[in-house]
Amino acid sequence: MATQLKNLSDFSTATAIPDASAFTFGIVVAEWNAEITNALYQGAYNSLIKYGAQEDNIHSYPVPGSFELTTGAELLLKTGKFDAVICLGCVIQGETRHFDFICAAVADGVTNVAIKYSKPVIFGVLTTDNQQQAIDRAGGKHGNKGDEAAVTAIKMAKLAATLEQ
Ligand SMILES: Nc1c(NC[C@H](O)[C@H](O)[C@H](O)CO)[nH]c(=O)[nH]c1=O
Ligand SMILES: CC(=O)[C@@H](O)COP(=O)(O)O
Repeated sequence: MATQLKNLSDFSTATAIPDASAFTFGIVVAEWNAEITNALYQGAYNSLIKYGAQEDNIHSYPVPGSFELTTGAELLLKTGKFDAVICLGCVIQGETRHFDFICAAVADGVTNVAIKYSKPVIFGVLTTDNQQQAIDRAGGKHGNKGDEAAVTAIKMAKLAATLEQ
């Protein structure tokens, strides 16, 4: 379903959202397009708190760009201190094919880190044609992808904890 057909912040039809109080979250935030990624971060942080996460269990780290999100996730999970890592970024198409390489590298990279550590790494990265599409998905008319990333992190952390028992 395309984002334009759903709201990224509407969980009314989704499965129940578990209590997040027992989990520790890392959030890695790309500094490129900071006005967008800061909005994504705010959405993610507020959603984690809304669903029970403790402030002291949310740890956030900036990285220069979305390409560095993979390394950020690796460095966090290597510590063994996190139940899930949320990666937030915004990649906007420019004049060249650089967009394609970054998007593919980050998607593949965070997937591989999640598998390596058997821990949820959430792809909270906007990959848009233009600035307006990003604004619409960072607290605009289509909701906030940070909200979606946070709820996904909670659900996956719960799943991992349940299966590890
Ligand atoms: N153009 C965008 C970038 N580019 C920077 C890369 O992510 C990376 O930091 C650089 O290539 C050095 O390794 N990053 C974004 O997050 N968004 C963009 O639109
Ligand atoms: C995604 C990018 O790296 C891109 O915004 C950079 O712009 P350009 O492709 O015009 O160099």
